[in-house]
Amino acid sequence: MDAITIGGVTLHYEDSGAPDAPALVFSNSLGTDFRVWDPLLPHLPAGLRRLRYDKRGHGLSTLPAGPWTIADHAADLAGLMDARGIANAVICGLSVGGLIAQELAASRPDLVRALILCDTGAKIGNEAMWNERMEVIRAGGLASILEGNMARWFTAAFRADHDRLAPWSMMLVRTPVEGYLRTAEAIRDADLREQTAGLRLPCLALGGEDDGSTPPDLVRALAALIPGARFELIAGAGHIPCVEQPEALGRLITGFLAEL
Ligand SMILES: O=C(O)CC1=CCC(=O)O1
Repeated sequence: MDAITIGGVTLHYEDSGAPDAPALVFSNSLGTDFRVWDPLLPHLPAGLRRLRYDKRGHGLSTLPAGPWTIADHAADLAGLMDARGIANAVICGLSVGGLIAQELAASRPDLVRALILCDTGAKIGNEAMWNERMEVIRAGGLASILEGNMARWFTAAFRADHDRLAPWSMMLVRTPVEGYLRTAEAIRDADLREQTAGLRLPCLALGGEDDGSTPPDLVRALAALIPGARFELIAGAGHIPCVEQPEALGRLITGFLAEL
């Protein structure tokens, strides 16, 4: 179990594979920690260096004082990559992890060779929706959004299997409430559309066909901002295809990496 403190934030991470191998860096979604990528790992090509981490306020990372911005989250990732000696990497970002990846590509282009933007947008949701969700959580904790969130994260078929769903439900409700809320505020206040339209790098944008959080059209619109970006729809997945369709996601990532 590894951790590093950068700018007062202690980040829990896992860095595996040969130090000189091409690096794939993962940034995960709101209310999840880096175990969300576990089901995907067996479906990735061999010979990669893989960096996963728990963003601030999530998993085993610490909770610095708020407020936070997406730029703060991206600076955490930049600091972690610098400390691990990783540059020119492919960044795979899921949902808010996709916002962090876009921000990192704009602020530290030396760190980012290509982007895989999974179930995300250049702007996610709107002010009223995030304020309402935060009010509900302040009143009732994360358990109060559990059912609605699971319905956006996973298809009905996946949710019907209690034992398959349970670990991901537990991951959400055990997220530190303030870590969730401060990251939700950062998402609410982020509009990366203009900045992302200036990116010039290879990009694969992926959307789950039943994603209730960042629907396929939002991901298509994101792909349209970046010249040459390709959009692919993942069948039988909601917001978290790395859990629900890891094999299909792994195939798409493997194909994209082979083209670079
Ligand atoms: O919580 C959700 O609905 C999904 C989500 C939005 C941003 C993120 O990272 O996850």
